[in-house]
Amino acid sequence: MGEAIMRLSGSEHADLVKAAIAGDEMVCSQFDEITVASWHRCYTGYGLDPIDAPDPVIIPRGDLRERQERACHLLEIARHEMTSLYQQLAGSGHAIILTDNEGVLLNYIGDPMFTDTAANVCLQTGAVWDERTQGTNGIGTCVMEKKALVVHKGAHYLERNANLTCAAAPIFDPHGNVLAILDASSEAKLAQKHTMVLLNMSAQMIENRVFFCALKETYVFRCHSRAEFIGTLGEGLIAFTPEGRVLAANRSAMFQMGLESPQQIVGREIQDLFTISLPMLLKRAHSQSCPAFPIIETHSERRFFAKVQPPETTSAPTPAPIQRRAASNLRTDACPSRYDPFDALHFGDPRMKRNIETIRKVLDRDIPCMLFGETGVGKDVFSRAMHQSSERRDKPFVALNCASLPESLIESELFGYKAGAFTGASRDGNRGKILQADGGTLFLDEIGDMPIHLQARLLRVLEDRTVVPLGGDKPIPVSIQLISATHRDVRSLIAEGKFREDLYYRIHGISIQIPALRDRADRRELIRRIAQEEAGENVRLDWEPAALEQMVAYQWPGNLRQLRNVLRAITALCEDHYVRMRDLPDEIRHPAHESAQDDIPAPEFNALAVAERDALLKVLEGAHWNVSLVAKNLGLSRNTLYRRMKRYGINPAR
Ligand SMILES: Nc1ncnc2c1ncn2[C@@H]1O[C@H](COP(=O)(O)OP(=O)(O)OP(=O)(O)O)[C@@H](O)[C@H]1O
Repeated sequence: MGEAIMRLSGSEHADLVKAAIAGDEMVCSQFDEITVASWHRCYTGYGLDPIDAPDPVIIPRGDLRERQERACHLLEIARHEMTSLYQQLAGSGHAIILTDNEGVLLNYIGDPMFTDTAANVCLQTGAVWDERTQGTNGIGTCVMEKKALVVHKGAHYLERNANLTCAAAPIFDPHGNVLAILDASSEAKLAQKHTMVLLNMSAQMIENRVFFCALKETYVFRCHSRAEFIGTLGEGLIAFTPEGRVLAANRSAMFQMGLESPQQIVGREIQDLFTISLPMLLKRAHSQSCPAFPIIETHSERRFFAKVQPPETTSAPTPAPIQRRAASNLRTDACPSRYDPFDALHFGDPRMKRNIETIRKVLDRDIPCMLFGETGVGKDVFSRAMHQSSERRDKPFVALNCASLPESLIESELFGYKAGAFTGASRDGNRGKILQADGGTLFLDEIGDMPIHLQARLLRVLEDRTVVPLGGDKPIPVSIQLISATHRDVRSLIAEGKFREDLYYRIHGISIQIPALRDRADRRELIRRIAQEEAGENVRLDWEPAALEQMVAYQWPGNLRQLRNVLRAITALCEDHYVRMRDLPDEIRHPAHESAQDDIPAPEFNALAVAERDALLKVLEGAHWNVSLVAKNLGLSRNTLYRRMKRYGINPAR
């Protein structure tokens, strides 16, 4: 909005405003249309005087508390984003503000540098910053315009606000209504160009999280024209019922589909919007690995990639595994009959096979399970397969990633809270993940990141089989199958005093080490199967042998997650459904290899090295990873064997 305008004296400012309102072209050309339109509203609509305006308004405490309680979920979600935005702008004299849709400040995180100015202009929780009270300003004008904007310096209608710069972005609810405004304000002289970009991203992040929270009991169709953008900020989200009726859509979905409002598709059948049947969508939603699949939007005939997320806590209809099928015999039927959820997890790798045999023996015996493995090996996918194979399959599977939530939120998310337990708590309270999982499975991912003071509470829940929500006094009985996962070395965390030893023993009744992809004997088959899945059901994908070998020999530091992403790109790029060497990304065609002999096999030895590595893995497997025994059988010293294992990137099993 209006370029840096000199700070004017009170009467000069008033003259400028009045001239713009009178239609003075010279003056109007200094400001954009939004500013001039807002000035008109302030002058003629609200009868505000730019100089002699009424005092700022602060609502009574009780009223503020009520508004905060009404917006408690939003405040919880936004707190994390506001803090991280504040950190990104740290030291730049900004305040990050969240208001409701009437411009009332609900939360404020301010740089101490800005405190005096903020106090002078009454930027504080409970203050009303709508246009009627404060004239043209970031928050109030954003409420009116429903779009992101900056009100800088003299573009403020009231002279008392003309030393501020305010960037504001609306946060929409899933039905397209303005729910809140996120604002970053500072003294005008400290304005920064990139504030708006960061602010917009944070607003969208909050909006998407609000969407998922509000619609977690429905199916969510996630789409983007580029597969790798699914799961990012720009993904389109469309919520629909099990019958296929569209309930809501986010801003990106509307943008990508060229819609003005979600109402244009609400109530319609999702299968009318895209070329896919409802049974196929539901099947995709419950498929174990849920890769993005290509799909055409009916109206524009544009191609998108999509994933479907099933309801979070309701029990799922029988999901479909990765189809075990010959590529030449592709099935397109929608509802497979009975299946084994573990089937999709391996294609003959002995460690995975043994893992699954072990798990089958302990399923439904109330034994907590701990999954270890590098990032992306499929711990989450494994835990879901465990749930689907257990007697608890018709009850909820509830996951919580302890690393993705700020410490302050983990407690209320996990243990829940009673109504009014703390300022900002919802009126209805929150059951918390443990109680949501009652009768089913609770998956605690990245448990190594759980704050130590909460570890004691979790231990008590596991020992007593009851939960006491925050602010509650009565223990509530609960029955959960606990699965925890981490890629961290919990023993080191214990040694550093970051993880309780007693909890560790309590949660790892049985431990499963999911092998890294580079250690798996079935990676050739995995590559083929996942590639076929990514290519779609109606094509037959083939490989140039050298290209497949190169993929097999690669070290895959990001494991199955990386493999799937790479295959998604390759299958989209290759011609005639034939993957050639030239289609592989550079890092796979020319993997960086260090010179030391202890490093991974050099590419020129790939085939041989891979064969030797596989043979070594097989022997180690056969000896249940007893390194001394294997060394003896091979006539090697233990040290030589360890060196060779290191050279081939084989980690000793736990
Ligand atoms: N058995 C499998 N078959 C096909 N793809 C799989 C399989 N297991 C995992 N994947 C793919 O790898 C991705 C990562 O899996 P998952 O989230 O389960 O890994 P993780 O070990 O839990 O990762 P992190 O430690 O980072 O949370 C999945 O989204 C899926 O695309």
